[in-house]
Amino acid sequence: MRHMYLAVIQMKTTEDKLTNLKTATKFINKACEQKVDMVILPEMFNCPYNTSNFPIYAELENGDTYKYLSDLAKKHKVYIVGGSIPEKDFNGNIYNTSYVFDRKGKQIAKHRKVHLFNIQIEGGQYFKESDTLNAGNNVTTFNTEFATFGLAICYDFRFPELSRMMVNNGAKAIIIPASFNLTTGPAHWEILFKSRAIDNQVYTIGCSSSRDCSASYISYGNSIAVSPWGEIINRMDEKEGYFICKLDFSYVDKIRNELPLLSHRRLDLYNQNT
Ligand SMILES: NC(=O)CC(=O)C(=O)O
Repeated sequence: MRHMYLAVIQMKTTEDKLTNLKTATKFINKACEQKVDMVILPEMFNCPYNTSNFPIYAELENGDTYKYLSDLAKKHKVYIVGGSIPEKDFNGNIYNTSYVFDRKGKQIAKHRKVHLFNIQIEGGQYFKESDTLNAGNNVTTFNTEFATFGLAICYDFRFPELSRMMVNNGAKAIIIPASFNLTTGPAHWEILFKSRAIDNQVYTIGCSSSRDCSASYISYGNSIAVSPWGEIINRMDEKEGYFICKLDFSYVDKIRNELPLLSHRRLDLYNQNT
């Protein structure tokens, strides 16, 4: 099997949804000129990351942003992991939702952020997603011709149980559309991507929005890809742009064979305490 190429797009999000869709399109078109297999967008890429915006920007499934991404996937014959957007259901509940489209533009996965980001750090970041969002309830994986992928959103990645469940379901790479901030980013971002990669012997890929110091929530940026051995294979700074990373799934198999962590687990012990 040949290697897989992923474009990770670290774009700026503005208050104008159409501008955001145009920015995403510009980067997707550019990345697809380089023959990538998959394109990944950041968390809340069509709406500034702010709880009061979520109800205003929310769309039903099959809404404008959904159709836009599906059409782009079909046009370029590429997988698109559509970062996330505020999604509303028919009962008026709002979710932080990521849709995945295949090369024909068909939806093959949907993840609603499971862990809502409610934090209050003294002298640092405050955020309360539960003011306007509801939590999802599913562990999300999807298949491609290359491998099975796990998908979760930002704060979800702090919960190792969720990544482990994806790996138990076959994931060899985990994709995280995200938007860490200037308090938690420098402290935890890189180490989380390395830890989850090493613990699970998977590729971990974090796609952040770029940093906008005039926004109410300032994103850390630093989109990243880490190998199943814990090596950083790509990393950005805070500015807008993208990188293309190469995934070799035989490397995941090699590492899992040589250091068979997953089969050395003592599930008989752990289950007694969880
Ligand atoms: N924005 C998030 O969901 C999470 C985050 O910024 C963090 O965990 O830190």
